[in-house]
Amino acid sequence: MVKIIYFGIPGRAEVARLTAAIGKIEHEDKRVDFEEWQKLKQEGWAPFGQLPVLEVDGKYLAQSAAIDRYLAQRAGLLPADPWKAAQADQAYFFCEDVWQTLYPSFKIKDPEEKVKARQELLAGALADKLKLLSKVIEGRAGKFLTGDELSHGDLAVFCNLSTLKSGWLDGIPKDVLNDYPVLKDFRNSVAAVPAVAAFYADAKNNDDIRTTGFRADA
Ligand SMILES: N[C@@H](CCC(=O)N[C@@H](CS)C(=O)NCC(=O)O)C(=O)O
Repeated sequence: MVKIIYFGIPGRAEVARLTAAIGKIEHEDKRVDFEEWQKLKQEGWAPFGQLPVLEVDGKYLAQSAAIDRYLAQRAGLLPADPWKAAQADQAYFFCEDVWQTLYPSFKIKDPEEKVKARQELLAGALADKLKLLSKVIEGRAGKFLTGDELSHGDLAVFCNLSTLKSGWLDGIPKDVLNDYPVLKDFRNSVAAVPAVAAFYADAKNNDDIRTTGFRADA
């Protein structure tokens, strides 16, 4: 039994939750609110004082990438071939680069300024990143990034694009992927994987962000 500890949003824990579900890894999806976290943080078990943390047999693992790769290996979603694993990783880590372009906008307090900043990103730095991601996905080895087998890289791209189009980020429209047909089709093909679709059909894995962003487009 492992425990995925994070806040009640998809954020940096969604790949882990999805991976555990797909791999039928017995787990607890422990969601804490920010106030509770302020107290838990003082207990000192989170290796770097942040979430997500994965608890495994009384030990604690931090860093979402480490958690996701560990669970992916247990779930059979980490390609055994080193080159394929590296290809999955390059897409996985590029998702972080995509978010890096957006993070400064989270700190903008004025709602109108925030929307304006994100619209500018959507026409500039974010667009550049999404175009690059499209190109890599267009050149993929098969149905998914490394061939016809699903990997942690596919799940990371899926989760990040789904969050982007969820309407959760003021200034980023729900139809954002219409300008990126390769990303839109790819996201839909991951959403249609039976185990992924089953995960989001389960009421306990649904909330506003997931309902509007993570399912296959109608
Ligand atoms: N590089 C880390 C970043 C972790 C991180 O930024 N966690 C944030 C939430 S996404 C957090 O715990 N914030 C609350 C805090 O720092 O106390 C990872 O990928 O896990």
